[in-house]
Amino acid sequence: MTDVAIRAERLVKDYAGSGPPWKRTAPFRALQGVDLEVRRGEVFGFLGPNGAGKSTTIRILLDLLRPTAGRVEVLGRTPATAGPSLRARIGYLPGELTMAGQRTAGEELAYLVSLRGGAGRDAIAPLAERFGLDLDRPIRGLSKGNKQKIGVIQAFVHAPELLILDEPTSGLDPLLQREFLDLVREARDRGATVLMSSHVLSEVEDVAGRVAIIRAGEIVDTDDVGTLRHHAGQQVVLHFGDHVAVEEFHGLPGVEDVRLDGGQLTCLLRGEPDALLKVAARHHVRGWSAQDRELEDLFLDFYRLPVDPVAEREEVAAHGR
Ligand SMILES: Nc1ncnc2c1ncn2[C@@H]1O[C@H](COP(=O)(O)OP(=O)(O)OP(=O)(O)O)[C@@H](O)[C@H]1O
Repeated sequence: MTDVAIRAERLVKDYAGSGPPWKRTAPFRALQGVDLEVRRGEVFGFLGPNGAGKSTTIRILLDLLRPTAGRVEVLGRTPATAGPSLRARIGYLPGELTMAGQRTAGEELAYLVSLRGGAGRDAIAPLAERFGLDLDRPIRGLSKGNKQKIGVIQAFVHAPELLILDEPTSGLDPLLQREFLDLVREARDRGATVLMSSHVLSEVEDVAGRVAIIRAGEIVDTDDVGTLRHHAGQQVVLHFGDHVAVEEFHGLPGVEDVRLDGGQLTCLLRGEPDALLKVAARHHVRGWSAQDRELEDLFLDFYRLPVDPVAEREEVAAHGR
């Protein structure tokens, strides 16, 4: 058995334009060669801003969409040919749930479980209890959060080998988010693999071992959370009692984003402070502080690089891809 649960290689997905001729959307390349490798037994965070391509990638993994180019392997099988036997080993929570409104929550869960041959039927009630979901209520009147509980329960109920969860915490209040993360940890502890997408790092930070960051259809970074934290660096502030020129601090190794305001210098430090401190020590240093940056700040660095989706759409249209 291979130790890789999910492997995607050079995935490309083009969406054709849609709609009537007078308001037809242009063709669009949503994935531009995505590589992803999720190891068996790990919790893997799939992070990116809205529209980055997370759902498109996930839907390809489940063969709900076919890629324009590239290869996918899930639990050692090719989703496009493996059929229901592969689906039965996966718990999938879609980003957008569609459920029949006339059923009760309990009937819907029983129905979803029956589609997979009934595995996990007995776990419905305890999970509903844990998430405070009333199984007798019709879906029609349920809030977004209650519908999301149904989605979470149906994904976990049959204790699958692999969980693929698209924005799982959306709509859940903080208490239920915590309950959900406990469920993820329990799945990991019994050896399951979890891929979960989010646009907020803090949602996956505590459970994920590794994360991949996708932006505009490209993976821009894959790393373990500990390394990411290290890369996040420190925000350094130095107060000088004499005149300093900002240029003295430009180009120092590991020092970025240098700003001088009066006698106060701020910068981002990644790595050793040696070079920075040696330049600072030529002056009268009245005070200093160095604060670890939040991982969220690093994450935002990746987001900040401007992307113009309209220009990209036009380019795809122009090249007829
Ligand atoms: N059927 C479609 N036709 C055309 N474009 C699409 C289609 N589905 C998605 N897109 C576009 O592809 C890009 C990627 O969408 P996708 O839903 O995969 O992103 P995402 O990262 O999951 O974002 P979100 O968090 O908003 O769901 C977006 O720009 C989206 O508008």
